[in-house]
Amino acid sequence: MRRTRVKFCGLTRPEDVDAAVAAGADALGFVLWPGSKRAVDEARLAALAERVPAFVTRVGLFVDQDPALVERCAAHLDLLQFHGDEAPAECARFERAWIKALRMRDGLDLPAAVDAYAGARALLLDAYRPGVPGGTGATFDWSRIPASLAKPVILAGGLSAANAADAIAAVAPFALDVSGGIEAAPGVKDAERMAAFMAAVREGDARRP
Ligand SMILES: O=C(O)c1ccccc1N[C@@H]1O[C@H](COP(=O)(O)O)[C@@H](O)[C@H]1O
Repeated sequence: MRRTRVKFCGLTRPEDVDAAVAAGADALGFVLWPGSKRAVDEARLAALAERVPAFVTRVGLFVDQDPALVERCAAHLDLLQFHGDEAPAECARFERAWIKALRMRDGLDLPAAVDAYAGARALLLDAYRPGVPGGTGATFDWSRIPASLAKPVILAGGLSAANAADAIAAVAPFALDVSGGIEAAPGVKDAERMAAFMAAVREGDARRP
């Protein structure tokens, strides 16, 4: 059986990091963009990242930010997630693996984006809402994702325990990325919702042919 990887994003509290690890998340995301309700500063990032055990990936999320900040944060991270309009060269300038988030606005040419972001370890596909870089809680039309793309796909946008299995059936992504769907309030994760999300992913995986 193929196992869909899971990233829980927007962690701000030590107890949520511990609960996410206990739930079985493969990756934990920390939002360094100050415009987010889930933003953490460098000191909090360092404290949270220190709690993460080996074999769980620490991901830093940035939105068109100062390279000097990214560089400093990278010391606490395994993977960089660029969620703004960063050009490929801007993503690749750090000595860290990186992924690029693409918001599924009308007319987005995914195969062309795969070529443009050739150095990315995966592409994260999220809903498009004008003026909001991400974390909207909105889904998008999953049928817009081609059946085969020359990059691993991380599906994001409005996921929760209620639709995770359907998302796996529809897209067969490499991974799912969820933030709002596992929260009790913005930036406050909920252990039961995290566990329910993981159970839904396992159910989706079990249903796969
Ligand atoms: O979470 C945020 O506040 C955020 C801010 C700016 C860019 C991205 C952000 N989060 C990412 O958005 C997607 C979808 O989130 P949701 O599940 O719909 O709430 C996810 O990749 C988050 O990592």
